[in-house]
Amino acid sequence: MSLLEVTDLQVEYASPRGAFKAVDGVSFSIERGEIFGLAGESGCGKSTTAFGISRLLRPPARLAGGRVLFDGQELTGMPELAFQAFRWSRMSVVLQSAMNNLNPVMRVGSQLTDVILAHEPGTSARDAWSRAESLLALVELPADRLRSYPHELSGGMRQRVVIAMSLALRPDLIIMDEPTTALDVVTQQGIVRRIVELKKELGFAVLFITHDLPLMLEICDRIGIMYAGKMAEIGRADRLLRGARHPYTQGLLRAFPSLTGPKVRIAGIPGSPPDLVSPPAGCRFQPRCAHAVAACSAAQPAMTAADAGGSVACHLYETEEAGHEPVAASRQR
Ligand SMILES: Nc1ncnc2c1ncn2[C@@H]1O[C@H](COP(=O)(O)OP(=O)(O)OP(=O)(O)O)[C@@H](O)[C@H]1O
Repeated sequence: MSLLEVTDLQVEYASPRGAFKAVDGVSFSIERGEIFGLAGESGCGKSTTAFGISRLLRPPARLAGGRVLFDGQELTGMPELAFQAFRWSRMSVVLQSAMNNLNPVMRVGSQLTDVILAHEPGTSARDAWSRAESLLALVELPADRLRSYPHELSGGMRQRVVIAMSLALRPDLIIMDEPTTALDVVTQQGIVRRIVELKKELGFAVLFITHDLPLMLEICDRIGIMYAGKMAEIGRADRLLRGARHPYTQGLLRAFPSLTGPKVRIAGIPGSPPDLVSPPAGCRFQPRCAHAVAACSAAQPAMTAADAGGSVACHLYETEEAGHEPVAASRQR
């Protein structure tokens, strides 16, 4: 059994032009100790997926369907009180803006001990404080920072505090949505390196969302590529690098420069994502796809299993047997 199983997740936003599904039938799973990345252009539904899983959706968003199983337990229908106990202890969330959401008038130590005492009321204040010290050590901050107020810390330090907080109750899964985007590149690298080390030491799994595809390819075990509210492809990071299947994934990968490979002109993906209020018929990527065939505008492609444990939603592969050379990839060479 996977740690997290998301099946046919659907999230709808109400808008003046009519309701639209920002997440439309997304399915994937995350194994214990795995880093699973969600990638795709801005607005494709990555954050909405994360919010749907962690029940952080607020109007005008609403969960319109699907199931989220965590360690076999259904999360979508879990009563709010039970879910509150569950959040932090089994699954925690680190958002891009989280470092700005620390309480400005409370010392860092009190905020960390609050999380521990709220979920483990039997813990003594002294024990909670010493656990808070260990948590700061985990994110490589000195213990005396527990006495600091958030404004006395740099952005990178505040984000480390938030990560320490997310680890406080040793969850099995941490959802990280752009956890380092607001920070400079060097600070980002330090924090990401520490997240990966901690994952190895403590064994938690991560749902990792970032626009930084090269970083994602480096640290994630598997990656799900989303397009216009749907999952286009899921594959092992190394497999995607060697030969992504979906024409959209191929385009996304071509949009990033390689530090080590030969100098090539960066190619974008022509066109722009569809209006989700009235998406195109068939495959949502079809109007931008150089490989589109008649079937692509007739019906939405289903997610089908491919080799190396991956899966792809593309008509070009429906007649292929798993293990065959990717059609679209071979055509473009
Ligand atoms: N509060 C909201 N009200 C209405 N529409 C929203 C709201 N939040 C997000 N959306 C829409 O939902 C879709 C998915 O947005 P979401 O933020 O999940 O995408 P994303 O892939 O995380 O984007 P980014 O990478 O820019 O964070 C987009 O079309 C966005 O405009």
